[in-house]
Formats: sequence, structure tokens, C-alpha cells
Amino acid sequence: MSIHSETIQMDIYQSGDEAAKLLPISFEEWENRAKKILAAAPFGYVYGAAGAGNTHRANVDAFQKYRLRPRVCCDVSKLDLSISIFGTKFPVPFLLAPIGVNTILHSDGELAPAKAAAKLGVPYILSNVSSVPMEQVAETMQDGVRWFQMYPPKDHDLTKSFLKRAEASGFTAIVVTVDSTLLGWRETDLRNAYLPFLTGQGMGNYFTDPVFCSKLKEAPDKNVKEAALKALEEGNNTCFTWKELDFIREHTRLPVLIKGITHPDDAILALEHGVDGIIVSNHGGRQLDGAVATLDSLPSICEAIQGKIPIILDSGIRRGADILKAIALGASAVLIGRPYAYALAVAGETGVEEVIRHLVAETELQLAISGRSSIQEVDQSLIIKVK
Ligand SMILES: Cc1cc2nc3c(=O)[nH]c(=O)nc-3n(C[C@H](O)[C@H](O)[C@H](O)COP(=O)(O)O)c2cc1C
Ligand SMILES: O=C(O)C(=O)c1ccccc1
Repeated sequence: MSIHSETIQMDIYQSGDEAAKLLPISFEEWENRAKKILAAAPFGYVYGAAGAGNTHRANVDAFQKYRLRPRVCCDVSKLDLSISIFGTKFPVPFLLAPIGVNTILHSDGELAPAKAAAKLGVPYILSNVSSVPMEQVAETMQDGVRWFQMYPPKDHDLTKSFLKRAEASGFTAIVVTVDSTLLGWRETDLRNAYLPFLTGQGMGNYFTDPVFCSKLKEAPDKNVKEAALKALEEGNNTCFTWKELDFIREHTRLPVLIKGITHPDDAILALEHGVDGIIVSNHGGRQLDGAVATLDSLPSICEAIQGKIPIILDSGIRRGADILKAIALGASAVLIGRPYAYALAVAGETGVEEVIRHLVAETELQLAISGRSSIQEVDQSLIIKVK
């Protein structure tokens, strides 16, 4: 990656350019700006969490239980943020999380984060419920690394079709999200009576799928509501068990990651069922309220997995310090969620690019000021638990 902290930081300091000053720097500023720009319902869809929002708060608060304890007088003149997953080297220790239905945030939909990620060499995980079909996202990303996230459909033919399309369009891993076979109790969205899928948004992959369309009475453009309800029904796969995961495992040659694990026993089961990676996630607190923070569940999962497969963490990552703390506790990488969603709403592709660039710069500076020169040197000795 050709972006480095010094250049990014000095560019910002030195720019007398008004345009640069117009875009936010902090997470809170992006969030506030998104709130001003968006209508209440789409903003609430991103901001909202399940129930009282306790899981969401716990995710963020968990990072404050740990402090970085820097070493000094270390040679940090050469810095390396790169990591390696499934034998592929990535320039930075984060990926963009799958976030669906991006047209509620920006008219470019998923094409904007996809392009920003590809431009900066950051892998992009495309949501199953993207507004733009996966083939179009693939085309816009060219050689950019992309993974496809799937809400496992009830219909095995549809599952096979999604897998086949993802493979054919150059996605290099499948992320199976297992924490959302039912939609959580989301009070903000209920208050706004807002579920964007019902009007056909976020249906890019379903409405272009030959298997899905073959099972509808009328084409999606003739009866959007019927088609959308059918897609949601496919996702409400409450019969999903490890057996269904085996089915997915058997029907793709790509690495399979399971997203939504917070219990070490599930991590072990996932490993036994042949997954290649685990994403410790509680969906940003959007599913189960009152649940354990992902950072709090990470150590037990790392202990259970014993380094056999990569463990990625999301939910609550806002800044460089959070990234380093997750890695110090055993994560191989993290996913960035809401920060880029707000940036997308504020400034489209440019906004997402800015968020990525700032996170790279901050993480690199944090690493150096901690006295470490590479992500490989980040381990438990970097942090202490303070409460
Ligand atoms: C608006 C929104 C839509 C999301 N859509 C998906 C999705 O389609 N698939 C998925 O696996 N996770 C989805 N997630 C969860 C994210 O992948 C990620 O787990 C979460 O955003 C992490 O929490 P954080 O944003 O608070 O850091 C969504 C999250 C948000 C905020
Ligand atoms: O909004 C979400 O968090 C999300 O990922 C989702 C989308 C559709 C059905 C279930 C969850």
C-alpha cells in the first residue's frame, strides 16, 4: 500500500485546501454528519442496535478495559502493517465488513466502498443483501480482493447458485453469517416502521438470480413486494444447523469463514465442521441485546482455536487503538463496519477512502508510538487490563 501515516498526516496539516477541511476526521464527526445528511429512518437503520442497545455499548466499552503499554527507544523507522490470511498478504490488518442495502446511504450503493477498497488494496466483504449485484461489484473492483457474505438461504439450489456466482465473479472467500436467521428487535427501525428490503432495496443479488427468480410467481419488477418477502423468507433460515454449514462447505472450493461466533464451544464446532476462519462478531449489537462484547469473548475463542485458523473480530472498532487491542488479544485482523457506512453517506467513495486512509495512518502511528514496527510484533505484552 502506498499510503503511509507521515504523508497522510502531513498532507492534512499542510493542506490549506478547503475541501480537505470539509471532510470529518473522527468517527463521531462522521456519525454526526451522516445524521445531518440522512433522513431519520436510514440513519437510524445504521445507528440502531437491538433492544436497549446494551450489546452495542458493551462492544465499544470493552476496548476501554485495556490500555496500551508502550515500549520506548525501539527502532520504528520501518513500519509494516501487513498481515497474511489464507496465504494472501493484505497491506493492513483490517477489511471492510459486509454492510447491506447501501443505496439507502448513497446512490452509488456498494460500488462506492468496493471502489475505495480496491483502490487502497483493502479487502471488501460484499453483503448478501447488497443493492448492487455481485457481478457488477466484481467488475468495478477489477483485481481488488473481495469476499462474498451469505445469509444461508433455506433453498439449497439458491445456496448453490450464490456460491457459483461468487466463484465465477472472482470472490475469493465465502463468509457465512450465522447470527441473523431472525432479525433482532430493533426499536429505532420499528419506531420508524422501516425495513428497506420491503421496497426492493438491498435485493441486488436475489433479483438477478436465475434460481431465485424461477421460483417466483411474477418477476421482481412486476411484484417487488412478493419478491422481497420471498428473499427475506429465504434468509429467515431458522432451521440452519451445522449440517447446513457442511452443505455449504461441500459446495464451494473457496475458504469458508463463519461470522457471528462469540462462544468458544461454537468456535470448536466450526473448526470440526471444516471452516477456514472465524469472525468473532455480534453483528454490531444489532441482533442479540444484552450479549457479551466481542472483545470480551475473543480470548476464550483464541484459546479454543489454538492458532489453527485465523480469527477476525468486529463490532466496536472505531480507531487505531481498537485495532491494536484486538490484535494483541489474538485477532489476526478486524472488520470496519459503521465507520465506513457513515462516511459513505457523507461523501460516497471519497468518504470511504478517507476513513480507510485515516485508519491506516492512525494505526501505523499507534504501532510506532507503541514501540512496535510490525503487526507481527503485536502480542499480549502490548496491553494491560485495567478494569
Ligand atoms: C447498516 C448495517 C448493515 C449490515 N449488514 C450486514 C450484512 O448484510 N451482513 C452481515 O453479515 N453483517 C451486516 N452488518 C454487520 C457488520 O458486518 C458488522 O458485523 C458490524 O457492523 C460491526 O459492528 P460495528 O459497525 O459497530 O463496528 C451490518 C451492519 C450495519 C451497521
Ligand atoms: O441490517 C442488518 O444488520 C443485516 O445484516 C440484516 C439484513 C437483512 C436481514 C437480517 C440482517
